[in-house]
Amino acid sequence: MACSSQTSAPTLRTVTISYSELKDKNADLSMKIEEGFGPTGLGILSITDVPEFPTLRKNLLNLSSRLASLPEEVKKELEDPRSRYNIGWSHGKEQLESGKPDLLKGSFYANPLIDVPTTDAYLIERYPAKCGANIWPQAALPELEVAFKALGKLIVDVGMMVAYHCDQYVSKGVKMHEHEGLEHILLRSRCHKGRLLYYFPANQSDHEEDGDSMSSWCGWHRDHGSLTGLTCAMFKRDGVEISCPDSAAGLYIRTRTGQIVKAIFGEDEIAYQIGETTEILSRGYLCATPHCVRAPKGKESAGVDRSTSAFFMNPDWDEKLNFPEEVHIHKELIPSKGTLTFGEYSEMLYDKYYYKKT
Ligand SMILES: O=C(O)CCC(=O)C(=O)O
Ligand SMILES: [Fe+2]
Repeated sequence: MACSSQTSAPTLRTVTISYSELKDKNADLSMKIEEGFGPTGLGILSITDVPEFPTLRKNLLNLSSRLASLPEEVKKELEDPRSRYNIGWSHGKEQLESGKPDLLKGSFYANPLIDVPTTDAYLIERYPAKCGANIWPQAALPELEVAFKALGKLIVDVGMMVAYHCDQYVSKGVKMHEHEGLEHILLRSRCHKGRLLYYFPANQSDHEEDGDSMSSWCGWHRDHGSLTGLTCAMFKRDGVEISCPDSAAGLYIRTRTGQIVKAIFGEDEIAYQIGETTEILSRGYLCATPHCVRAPKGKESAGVDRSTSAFFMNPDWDEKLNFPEEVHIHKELIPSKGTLTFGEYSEMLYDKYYYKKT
């Protein structure tokens, strides 16, 4: 079946920018930035022709199933409850929209640039997810650290270039000090976070239970940081890469006007998505959109797994966020006068939307 009849959502290609255009600081990319990230955009755009990216992507995504199939006691050693499982291995610790534990995917989180962001015990206690040290499977899967850091560094470096052009676009409408721009905020941050995702092969009974849900693999959410670098997912059956048997499966996005679309981008492209913090700080010039992942359905899809990775670029925990007078999201958390650090702000968000500290 070519185009799916199971969903009425249209499929849209992301806006693309080539790496050579992106590298050029004199290029005026505001039209494309606006088309992708502006108020009527999908909150996502993708960068083509990034040297080395296709190999580094494959190197990392190929390790996700190997990590997920390590013995339980080995994975347990990679867990970090103190960070609410935001460092190391996480499986069944987050909740699905139904309130049930999310057993559909396993995630591995690490800071791709800094293994030990700080040794200050007070800070680690205060912001465990941001300040805690990385945990690598050094004995069980030593390749993971190498592949994760190599891809993460590239995605963050290219993300800085995207951020530069975002600032050029926003500065046309809003007066902002240079040091308050997205690029500078990200350059001085010590808390970027990568996530390698492995979606376990769904079996037939899961499909039936999921019914027609669009968010059957990953629930609706907006990324809360600044800018997320996302790889195109890789599908496998019995360890062999295949193209996804269900064209309705994949990443869905809800636009500002409430339209739901399936977003696609090429496997050799790095996609970037705007997070909520950027939406707030840019006064809405750059927009974060809710997104979710739909699992493949049907007989053909039994035994098919999905691997991907997301690199969340965030402000530093110490970054004082200069919120505008008028904000339309998370109003109740943001003081009308004065500032919050990103660390304080995100702990409040975790408490509100995710799981309470125990
Ligand atoms: O699996 C995906 O393609 C998206 C994952 C995602 O949106 C996230 O981790 O924030
Ligand atoms: Fe996301």
